[in-house]
Amino acid sequence: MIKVVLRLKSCAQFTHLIFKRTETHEPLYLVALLLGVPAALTSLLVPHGSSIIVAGIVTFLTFWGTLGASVIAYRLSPWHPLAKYPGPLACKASKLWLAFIALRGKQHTYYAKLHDQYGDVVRIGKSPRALSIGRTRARHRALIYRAIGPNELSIRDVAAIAPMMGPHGLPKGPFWDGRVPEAQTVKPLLALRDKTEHTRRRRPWTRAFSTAALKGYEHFITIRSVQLVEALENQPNGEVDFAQWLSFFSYDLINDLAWVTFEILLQPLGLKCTSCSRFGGGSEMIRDGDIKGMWHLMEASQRISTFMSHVPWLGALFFRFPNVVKNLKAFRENCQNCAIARKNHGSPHKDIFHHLVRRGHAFSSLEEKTNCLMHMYIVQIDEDGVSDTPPTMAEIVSDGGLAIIAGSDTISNVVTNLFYFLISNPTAYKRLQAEIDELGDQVTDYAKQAPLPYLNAAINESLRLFPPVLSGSQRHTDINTAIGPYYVPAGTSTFVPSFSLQRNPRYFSPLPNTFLPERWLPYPLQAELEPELFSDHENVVLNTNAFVPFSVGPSNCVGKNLAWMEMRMVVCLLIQAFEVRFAEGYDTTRWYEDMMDYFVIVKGELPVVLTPRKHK
Ligand code: HEM
Repeated sequence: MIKVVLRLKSCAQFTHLIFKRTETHEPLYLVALLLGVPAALTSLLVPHGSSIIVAGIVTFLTFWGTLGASVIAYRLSPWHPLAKYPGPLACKASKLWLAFIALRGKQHTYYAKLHDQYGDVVRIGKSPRALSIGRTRARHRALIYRAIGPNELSIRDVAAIAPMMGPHGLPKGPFWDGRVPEAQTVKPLLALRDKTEHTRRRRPWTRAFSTAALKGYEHFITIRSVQLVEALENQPNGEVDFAQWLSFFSYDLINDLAWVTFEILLQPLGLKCTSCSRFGGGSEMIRDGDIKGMWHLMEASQRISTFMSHVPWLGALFFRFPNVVKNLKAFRENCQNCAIARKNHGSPHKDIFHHLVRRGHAFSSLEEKTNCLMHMYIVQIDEDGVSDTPPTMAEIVSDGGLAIIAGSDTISNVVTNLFYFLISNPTAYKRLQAEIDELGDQVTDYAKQAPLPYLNAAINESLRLFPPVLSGSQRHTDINTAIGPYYVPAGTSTFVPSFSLQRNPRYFSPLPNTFLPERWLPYPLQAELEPELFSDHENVVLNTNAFVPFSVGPSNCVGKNLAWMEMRMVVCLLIQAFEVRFAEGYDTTRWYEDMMDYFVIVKGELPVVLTPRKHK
């Protein structure tokens, strides 16, 4: 009997070796290894007098128990490649731990606590490495995940930023595989792990945010910002959930910019339609509210996506159960419909879609030949050697969905956070108001807004304290490498936790956790405004290299300049139009408690009272 049990244990340990070598999460292999092997072994116990049921129970429990213990023992052992890096036992043992923390939306504060406890580098968990097995299968759905135990590091050190994300940095990590269904062969730009493919797909995005293209978007930004102010002026008692209205604003605007639909043909430029007040972007939340529940869908879809990002193998399973990912699927379907509508209707304006579908001159001639973007295919080699392949409809749809998430939620978060801080800091509020008031009638002039020092400082400070991507963007190395001063073995994923980094006193002092726009102003102006804090210039630290809300390098935020235009415009108009204060009885600590990190921020309510200003 003892011999049989020992044999069971050996088989379990051998199975661990197979997992360690291949770490497959293909359902078929999983069934074979986790169910097939112990089922076959059950027969060993039966001759020793056990009934088949008892033999089965004993075999399965012994097998799984030994396998689990063997896996965990290895991950906690000094032989693990990341053994020298500290971290909590739960994280070292399994990535599931972090996945559950992520589900609660508190990754950012959890990482901050870990860094305070363990230092700049923390081993936080296991991250499977996607290993494609042959091009054809890889293009469809066969990804096999392989991992060498818990192998993810959070690095809160400015020295890691350039080697990880700079021009010669690392490709994206497996975090992105979990967010996108395996079956979805065309991933959005943000989730592309192949650097060459990323460069190819990024090109039209760069065009979409060129200086000329941005000029063309100004008009939409102004219209939506004015519409927001007008809508807020009409709210009874001026009591509103500011967070919700700013979400409506950013969602309507990015829809306008992403795919300006047919209706806009009827609108004279710069004017809204007097009969239906439609601006034409396909979303009218400022006017109608979130009647289609799109904002809700977008936020709900992020929660499960974040969970799956940490455990991509579970994500692959979840996508087989439509109910689990129904919000995610519904949101993607909506984006798909918008993209198809935009393609069919066309647009007289150069919206983001226009730039995404345009690939040099080849595209227009192809468009004449065929109506099906899916089947267009032509390859040109550009001067930098990367083939410029016209996009398929699937790529456009995928990137269109990305534009909506990346371009709406981020903006509304920065601006809502900014107002939260301003209302909490009356001095900063007055300083900003005074600066904006000086613009007078020219408040909608982009050229006048751009150089305003206090406005830029206040937005920077909001971006510093709550970067919209709170926990950074994961990278991965398949070779042994050095990330700044840290040796990182092959098969490790890494990221810089922006929230903790940007609140680190080594990089931002004094008062790194306090909203202090003056830290961004030049000396001696900052000392004149806040002598107690900034007179001792020697002790003031502002390390702009540690300020990475838009990330850095070839995968950084391509929409950064657009974001700045939007944020400046809507802040200027709102500050000029209203006095804003918290609603009676609002508990300001709720703002922190309600804020969730689901890769993008999901925020709570911000109830405020808006009083129209008489003397603007
Ligand atoms: C304050 C506003 C914004 C912030 C803080 C922000 C931040 C970020 C961050 C951190 C990334 C990830 C970069 C990386 O993986 O290294 C990103 C990517 C991206 N963002 Fe933004 N973003 C903002 C607004 C926008 C807007 C308005 C758009 C317009 C559609 C946009 C489009 C994108 C796109 C397309 C990517 C993927 C870039 C790539 O993978 O090459 N973002 N953004």
